[in-house]
Amino acid sequence: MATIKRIALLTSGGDAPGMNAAIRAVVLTAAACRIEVIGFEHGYIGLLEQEYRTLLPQHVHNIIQRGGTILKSARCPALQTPEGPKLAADNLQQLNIDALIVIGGDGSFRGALEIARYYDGQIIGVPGTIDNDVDGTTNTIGYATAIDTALDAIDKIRDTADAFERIFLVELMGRHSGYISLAAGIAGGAEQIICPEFSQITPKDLRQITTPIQHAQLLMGKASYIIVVAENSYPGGTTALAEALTKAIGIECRACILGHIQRGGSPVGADRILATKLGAYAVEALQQGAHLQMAGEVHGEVTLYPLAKTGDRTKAIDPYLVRWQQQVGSY
Ligand SMILES: Nc1ncnc2c1ncn2[C@@H]1O[C@H](COP(=O)(O)OP(=O)(O)OP(=O)(O)O)[C@@H](O)[C@H]1O
Ligand SMILES: O=P(O)(O)OC[C@H]1O[C@](O)(CO)[C@@H](O)[C@@H]1O
Repeated sequence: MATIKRIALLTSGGDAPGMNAAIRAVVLTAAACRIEVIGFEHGYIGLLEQEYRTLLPQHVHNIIQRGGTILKSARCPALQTPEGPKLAADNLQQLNIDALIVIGGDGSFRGALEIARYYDGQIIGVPGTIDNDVDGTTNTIGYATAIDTALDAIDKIRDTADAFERIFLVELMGRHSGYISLAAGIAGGAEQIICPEFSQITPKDLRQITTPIQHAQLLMGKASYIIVVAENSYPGGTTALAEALTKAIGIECRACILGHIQRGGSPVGADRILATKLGAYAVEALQQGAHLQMAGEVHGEVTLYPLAKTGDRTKAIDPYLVRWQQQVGSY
């Protein structure tokens, strides 16, 4: 059992609904174990600039339902400079921090690994990102809420698309991963889903998209038609794709870019529960000596996974749903 007296905590990268629930779980679990918690603000920026405060149970009261993160988040290019990681480690050491908990995505974990080269204490990650692109955990904190937010938007767009018998392209986030697009597209009954894991669409070959549209029109006549497009799927973006499709089929295609709406909002129950479980487990695992691990959940069980491997391979999106969507969903 490692003797941990002082833990530091930060949220980094894109904020995700449920980060506050994870902060709460860390603080309450640590308090129960008589461990002090220091919260760095604005991700790694706060760690480099020594912007921190003590977090007590009363500071995390009534935050479990709040989106965003009370610690704020940021992307921090300064950590990626040659001197950044050492300065971060020096600051942790100077404050007598025995262990650091980083809530973020695989980029944040890469940052943590850099700090670990100079830091004597323990480091553990908690996966918090809407993208669900972190290996070693079935779901990341924030993903379930992002699906529901995207789904709500798709349902609303369907209403107007249906009334006008229009074709809509709805762009969803995910950076280079199609998790949100596949899940929200399936749940929203999208006629087509375009995401990096399916196939590459090029301006020279739009037939993969236009053929199913023409087929649907033969079958159903004019009707609403929704294409969910993961961001970064087409050169020039989804608006450019809508314009190219309009030209190719002679029917106006409209683009709707959902954007950062997907990062906000009150976390759904599944995210609050996952965040509570992983935040608490991170503290317990540190006390048992865990270092350079991520606290994840696989098959409902908490698990540790090497931080260094979390971004190694692309976590595969559900092959069963991929096959169904490609063979049946766009029929
Ligand atoms: N190779 C690296 N070396 C040092 N720091 C890094 C490295 N990669 C990422 N970081 C740090 O982690 C921060 C967050 O990374 P990134 O922007 O990739 O987000 P993320 O944690 O993957 O979350 P999300 O993808 O949800 O936004 C970066 O701004 C940077 O400070
Ligand atoms: O808010 P920013 O820095 O533009 O980042 C947007 C990116 O962050 C995410 O929301 C979370 O990683 C991605 O889905 C998206 O590509």
